[in-house]
Amino acid sequence: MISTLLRVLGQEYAGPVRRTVALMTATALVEGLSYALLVPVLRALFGSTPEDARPWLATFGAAVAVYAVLRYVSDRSGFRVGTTMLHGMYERLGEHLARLPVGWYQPGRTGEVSVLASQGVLQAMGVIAHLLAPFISACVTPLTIVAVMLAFNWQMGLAALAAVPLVAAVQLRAARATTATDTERVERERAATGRVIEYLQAQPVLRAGGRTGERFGLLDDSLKELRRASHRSTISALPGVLGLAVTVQAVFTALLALGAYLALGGHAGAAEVLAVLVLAARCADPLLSLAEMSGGIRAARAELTRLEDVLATKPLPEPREPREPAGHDVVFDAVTFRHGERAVADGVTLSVPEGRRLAVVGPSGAGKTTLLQLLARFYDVEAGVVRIGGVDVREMDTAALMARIAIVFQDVYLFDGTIEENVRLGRPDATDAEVRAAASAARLDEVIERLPGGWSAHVGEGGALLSGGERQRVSIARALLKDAPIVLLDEVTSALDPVNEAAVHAGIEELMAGRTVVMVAHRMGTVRRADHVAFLDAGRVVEQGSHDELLRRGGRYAAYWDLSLAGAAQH
Ligand SMILES: Nc1ncnc2c1ncn2[C@@H]1O[C@H](COP(=O)(O)OP(=O)(O)OP(=O)(O)O)[C@@H](O)[C@H]1O
Repeated sequence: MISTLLRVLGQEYAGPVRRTVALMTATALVEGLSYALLVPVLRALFGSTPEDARPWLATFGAAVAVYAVLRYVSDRSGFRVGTTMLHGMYERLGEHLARLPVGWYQPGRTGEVSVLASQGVLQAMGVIAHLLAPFISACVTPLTIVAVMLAFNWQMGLAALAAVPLVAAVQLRAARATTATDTERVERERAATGRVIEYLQAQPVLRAGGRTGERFGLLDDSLKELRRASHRSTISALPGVLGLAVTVQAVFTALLALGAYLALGGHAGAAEVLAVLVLAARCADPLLSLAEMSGGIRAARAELTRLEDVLATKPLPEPREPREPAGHDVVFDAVTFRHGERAVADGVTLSVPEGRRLAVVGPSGAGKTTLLQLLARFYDVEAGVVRIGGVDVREMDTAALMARIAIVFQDVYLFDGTIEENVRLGRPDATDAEVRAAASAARLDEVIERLPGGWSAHVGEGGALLSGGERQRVSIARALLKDAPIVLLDEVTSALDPVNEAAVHAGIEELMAGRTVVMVAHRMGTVRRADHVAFLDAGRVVEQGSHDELLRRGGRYAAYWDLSLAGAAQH
């Protein structure tokens, strides 16, 4: 477990971890030895001269004091190393998540990653701070006591020593028996958490569709499954816990019987037997706590494996020697990309000269948004090349690529901050005047004037306090502020109210001016503003040309508009 932790986090933590383990082992040894001093204390107390116990009692007191100091130091060290490693893991995970391809963040990941990043990391990293010291103590203290027992009474010591492999075997068997049910319980926990997050996020949709009960049924089923899995996991752990308790008690009883036999036969003094039995009793507690601890360690190990899996997910490769594009024209050259088995881009070849606008049109699911995502390198193409200024986007430094592209998506995500902070995200070092100018060009100033608090108005989580059109305006202002030479637009499909529609159109017009634009267009009005149109179906470019040309041709593109205009007229 520790070696896995070090493998994940790096060897720079190996030194402090080794020192902590050594300190904890020394503490457990001193603990065992201080118990051992009970033997001469008891022997003296029950002997003919009880005052002989005084120096032993003083030594016992000193040993307990040393143990207390060591315990404090080793616990502190465990806590410190644990906290440092926890921070290290957060940093490592954070950095890695930031480097993973944007395409990795599919809807189901929200629940998975949020559980992993909160309770998963805490559980995996809590091992050093909370479980390591008791675990080492549970293993080392009884062994020290057994060694001491051997020194005082070899018969009883040997009997206790013989019990060590027996206790270890029972413990291992118990751990194996619960592994399967533990894994199932963790999986169910995960599924239930995912369902809870989905249920909360989907409240507006569910309420509008009157489907709250149905989805709650799914959540409820998932919670019931979790309850059943927890029950199974507890039941399967019971024989192990009971088995260990019975074994430990049986060993203790056997030692008691052996002690009585030795004392009655005159082979050992009563005080000696009593002292050895007190020591044996001291072994029982840590041994019994092993069962409980091993459950915690197994859970932590499972979380660590999951963390390792996420950390092993490869980020998109960065070029060793990044190239600078010469210009801002965009080319899709025989691009192929698949989601699973399905080809979403199938040999797409398109080009957009610098400063010109390409509109991608087509039925839902044709792969239009995917083209924008391939250009911004959310994913890497399977075959073919996407080029900007003659350079393959895979040969460009990711930060340099992102600096060249401004994106306005359909679903705008705003952070729970002020409007100003959200606009500034486009270019954090922009001056106030530049931020104001971008906002005004995106017609966001009208919105700000209306809001109580103006620029400092909070937008709520995900921008919930703004309307869809207002969120679009923030997103356009962000893109304008970024002032990137290439603009990717995914036009909103849902209708905006006329005021927002006009504002958004005006903002987009500003944004497109003089830039290379690739836009997914759903409205005829938008397509008319493009220089070139590509009609996409099932990942293939079926037709391309100017809007008027394609309409005159009377092919798929013309039929598509006929159908959508007829549909719109009916509404
Ligand atoms: N992360 C994903 N995993 C699996 N399949 C996906 C993923 N993202 C998109 N797809 C699938 O790829 C296909 C193309 O999706 P894309 O979003 O590019 O289509 P689109 O033409 O933009 O559609 P729309 O106009 O409805 O937004 C769709 O069938 C979609 O279901």
